[in-house]
Amino acid sequence: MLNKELQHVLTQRPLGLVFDFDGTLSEIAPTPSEARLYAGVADLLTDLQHYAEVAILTGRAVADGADLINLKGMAYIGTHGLEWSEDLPAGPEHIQLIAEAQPYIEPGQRLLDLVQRETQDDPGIIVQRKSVGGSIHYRQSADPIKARQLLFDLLTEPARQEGMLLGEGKLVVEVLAPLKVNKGEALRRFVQRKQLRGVIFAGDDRTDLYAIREIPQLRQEGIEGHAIVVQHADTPSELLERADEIVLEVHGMVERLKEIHRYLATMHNNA
Ligand SMILES: O=P(O)(O)OC[C@H]1O[C@H](O[C@H]2O[C@H](CO)[C@@H](O)[C@H](O)[C@H]2O)[C@H](O)[C@@H](O)[C@@H]1O
Repeated sequence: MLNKELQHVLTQRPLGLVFDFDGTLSEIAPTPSEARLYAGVADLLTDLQHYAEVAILTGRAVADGADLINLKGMAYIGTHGLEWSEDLPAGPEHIQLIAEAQPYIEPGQRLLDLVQRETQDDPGIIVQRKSVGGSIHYRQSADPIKARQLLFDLLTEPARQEGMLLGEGKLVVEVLAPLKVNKGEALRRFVQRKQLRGVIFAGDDRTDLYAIREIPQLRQEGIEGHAIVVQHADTPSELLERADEIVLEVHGMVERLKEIHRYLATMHNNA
């Protein structure tokens, strides 16, 4: 059953539905390339586009996320808000990197080159390159605590010299551009671009906190918003504290998505 607040947001037009991918619409997988949309989600996302502007807002590169999701019509916002596409899967020429990010392409590459060189004998470390920076995964490492420390020891000083930032997600170290653009700013830009009157965001990881924090700010500006947090065993407590609603694991999110879809379809049929 959808609560009254969520129902109210769903009556706004234009309405935006914005979803994180890993851990929200896809179970966390052993390696990034093994992640898949949860069963039934592709059909739901396709049909939800009849009622709302639908976007994926992910830490992955757009091309990577769009390849895994493979649905047309939606917006894909990748690399934590630095890359945009509203015409995928149609080819990489449709992916736009925001202008502020351009100067950080090469510094990011140099840092990932360094990691690749220094960890080439460790099959437990996966380097995932993005248009700017990238992710270094240590989920497959025999000793994840040691691997994390090794990565920070290796990268902290070079990142400082390159003027780049280090961040963290689930068993991953992120090499990031030092920009104000994050998932919160990206959510705001999506709302503005589509002139939304209501927006729902769902996410599960610490980078999603930026978007979750943006919801009350948008509300103050007259845009109705609702933040759904997908709770896993490792969900940071700050996300849970700031959620308008908590769902359990990806299957809980998918059940909520089905209810949202039913509600919007019924409203549409009764209009
Ligand atoms: O914002 P997101 O879409 O949640 O992206 C955050 C990172 O997600 C991916 O890594 C995570 O999911 C992998 C697959 O389930 C998992 O193997 C890994 O341990 C997780 O950290 C993605 O690969 C990264 O690029 C994203 O930054």
